[in-house]
Amino acid sequence: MTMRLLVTGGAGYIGSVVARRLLDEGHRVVVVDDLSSGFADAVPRGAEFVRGDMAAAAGILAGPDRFDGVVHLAARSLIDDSVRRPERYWHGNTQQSLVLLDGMLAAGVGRIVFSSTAATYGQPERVPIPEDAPTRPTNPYGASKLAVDGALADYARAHGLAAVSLRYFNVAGAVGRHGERHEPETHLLPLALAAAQGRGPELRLNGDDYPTRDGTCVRDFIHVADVADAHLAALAGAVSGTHRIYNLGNGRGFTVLEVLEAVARVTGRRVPFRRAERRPGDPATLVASAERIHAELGWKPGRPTLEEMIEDARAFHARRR
Ligand SMILES: NC(=O)c1ccc[n+]([C@@H]2O[C@H](COP(=O)([O-])OP(=O)(O)OC[C@H]3O[C@@H](n4cnc5c(N)ncnc54)[C@H](O)[C@@H]3O)[C@@H](O)[C@H]2O)c1
Ligand SMILES: O=c1ccn([C@@H]2O[C@H](COP(=O)(O)OP(=O)(O)O[C@H]3O[C@H](CO)[C@H](O)[C@H](O)[C@H]3O)[C@@H](O)[C@H]2O)c(=O)[nH]1
Repeated sequence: MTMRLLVTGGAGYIGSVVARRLLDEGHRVVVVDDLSSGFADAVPRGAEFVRGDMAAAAGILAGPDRFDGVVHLAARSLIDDSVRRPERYWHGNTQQSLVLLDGMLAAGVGRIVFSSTAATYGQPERVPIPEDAPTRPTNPYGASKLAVDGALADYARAHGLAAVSLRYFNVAGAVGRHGERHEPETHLLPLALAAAQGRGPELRLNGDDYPTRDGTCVRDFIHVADVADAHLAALAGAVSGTHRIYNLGNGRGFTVLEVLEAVARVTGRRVPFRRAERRPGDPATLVASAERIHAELGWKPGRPTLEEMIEDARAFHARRR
């Protein structure tokens, strides 16, 4: 079934890949993005683009075109910044999401897929992390997202929304001309790639005294194309009156040093790095159990290797130069 969908944050990294995938499936897509961290030229061809925030999005939903659903990726997501300026996250993520939800209710739009995050769990008691694990975020970013998950559960129950929160773990890789362009970049993989290729400074290794196999943090990386597939499954599988939470990961963790080795294997160049202090708020190990989305929606990752994610990110940067 062809749907008309509103995609918030579709000028950003993951949103542009998701919007591209939705268009390729034949859906009609309107992207709303305020360009606070995205780029107008990242919006996929074929999507209508409106520059604005969630009030603008609510205005579009109230307009003459009827929408079948919303894919809500717009957010601020810098963890350090969230500790320094929590108000930007409580307003920018939580309050803005409430404005969008109220716009959906007013317009009678009953389906939403929301970008939640592994950061809602905080330091896990055990890994892999299932969706019913305790949620104790270690930073305001995670807290601001967890609050939206809570609102979705309440709105779904009270107003019959079909709502899904996808809790991405560490998203990586690229699809064609859509890839990671954060400014400033804070994520490990693009920084490691830039360091290996001499495009960026040597990597700062954030702590080597964690209780892990080599002392560096362990993360679960998921290809952005697999994240896009999960959005299709979530849109199709969302049930009215229900809020479901699904983790998106590969269920396998890599240490930061193992990531640097993989980057060296793919690029043929070692990643220059220096050992430094821990980064505040970093949990030692985050690995997903993605059993639930597999069991309920049939999703499983199709591109599980770190090498493929690194290769696709490398190709994305090569075509931009
Ligand atoms: N990158 C990851 O590994 C990761 C992991 C877990 C969750 N997430 C979540 O996925 C989503 C997308 O992340 P990304 O890495 O693509 O980030 P991004 O910064 O590239 O994209 C976010 C987009 O949202 C827009 N935006 C932000 N606030 C807005 C607002 N109030 N109104 C309109 N537009 C707004 C930005 O301009 C940007 O284009 C975010 O919700 C993020 O929290 C990302
Ligand atoms: O220059 C760097 C960058 C990162 N790291 C380390 O690499 C690991 C991964 O860090 P990222 O910043 O790439 O990603 P995070 O694990 O912090 O990801 C978190 O932030 C993301 C938002 O950007 C998502 O929300 C995700 O779910 C959440 O866990 C961490 O141990 C980090 O300290 C370094 O050592 N040096």
